[in-house]
Amino acid sequence: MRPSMFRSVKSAVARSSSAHVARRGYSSESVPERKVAVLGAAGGIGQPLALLMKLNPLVSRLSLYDIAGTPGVAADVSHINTRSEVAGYMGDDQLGKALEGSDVVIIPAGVPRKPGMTRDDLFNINAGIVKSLCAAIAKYCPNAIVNMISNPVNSTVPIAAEVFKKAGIYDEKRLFGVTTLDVVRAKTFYAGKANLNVAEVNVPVVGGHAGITILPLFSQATPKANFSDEDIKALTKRTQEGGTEVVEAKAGKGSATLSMAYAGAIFADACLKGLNGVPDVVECSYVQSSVTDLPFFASKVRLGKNGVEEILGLGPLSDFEKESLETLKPELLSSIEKGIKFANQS
Ligand SMILES: NC(=O)C1=CN([C@@H]2O[C@H](COP(=O)(O)OP(=O)(O)OC[C@H]3O[C@@H](n4cnc5c(N)ncnc54)[C@H](O)[C@@H]3O)[C@@H](O)[C@H]2O)C=CC1
Ligand SMILES: O=C([O-])CC(=O)C(=O)O
Repeated sequence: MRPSMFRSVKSAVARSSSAHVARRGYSSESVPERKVAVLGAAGGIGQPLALLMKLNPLVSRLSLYDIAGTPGVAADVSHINTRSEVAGYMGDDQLGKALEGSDVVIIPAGVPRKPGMTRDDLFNINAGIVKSLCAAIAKYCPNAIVNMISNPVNSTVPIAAEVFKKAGIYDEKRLFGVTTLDVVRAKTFYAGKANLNVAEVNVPVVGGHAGITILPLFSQATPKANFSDEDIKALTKRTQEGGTEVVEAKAGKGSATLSMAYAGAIFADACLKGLNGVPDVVECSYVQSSVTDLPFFASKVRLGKNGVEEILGLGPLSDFEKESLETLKPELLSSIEKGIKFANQS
């Protein structure tokens, strides 16, 4: 667990009955009330993510929604002696209640890959799920910050944007594709290869969230390591194929769930900190962007009280990264266009 997150968790447990939490970035005044909803909360990602959000002292209400299985998950998680009150909601007619008043909505609803599939192969099922969940968000919590986990993220984020536009509530500052797992992997693989303390490692990852659209910027990684071009290429490929590595290891039982829950919890925590006015909260995320000529692109984003406060530029790229950026653009654009088309035709 990231050290600062671990401190948060320990402090939540220690002060379980109190909403007064003294943490870095806050004085000892009370932490604001924040409702977080998880849609798909009974799934492989949803359950550990519900656990991690229950451990987060910034959450006062945790709303767990799924089409099945949420009463059990909610009852289980609700016994943990931390700040938030937990409620479980199941089925379409409880979706409104699950969403009402949410500050952050995290969406890991949808089917995962099996070996041999690409993330785009999930489009046919997940696009419809995301579309209907986003229509409900527009209706019941139009001001919420949305963290999209459901794949293919390269398309589901543009779908969400179109649904929100149609409903007249689109605010590009509040819609995020969660690409934190790519950063988590890039840090782990880089630190492992360079024999560095992983807690001190930072690696920005830009582009999108599928195969070659995932572009880790190892030339900007800190601390610096002395890698050959071949090493960098191998690290890049491993990061791009990290999801497939897990899908193959799980051999038909789904894709990354535990590492994704960890990554999702880090990103949601960053959104909550931003909402609460903590300064200098920066994470990579896939957002509406003008950093390149593509309408959506992942890069470093500064989070604030309204969601995106600033989208940071790419910084200096190596020749390999420049080339990889040009190579990924057509695939990413086509996934974006596929999402936009789907949202507008059905
Ligand atoms: N952004 C990222 O980095 C990652 C994304 N993913 C994606 O996350 C998604 C979920 O993965 P898992 O949790 O492993 O799948 P899972 O199948 O274990 O869980 C999905 C859950 O969504 C629920 N669900 C289905 N339709 C729903 C609806 N209309 N409303 C609410 N809930 C609904 C299911 O009942 C199930 O509990 C997949 O699309 C997967 O590809 C997975 C790993 C990383
Ligand atoms: O690979 C998958 O299908 C799930 C995913 O997005 C990841 O693990 O990065």
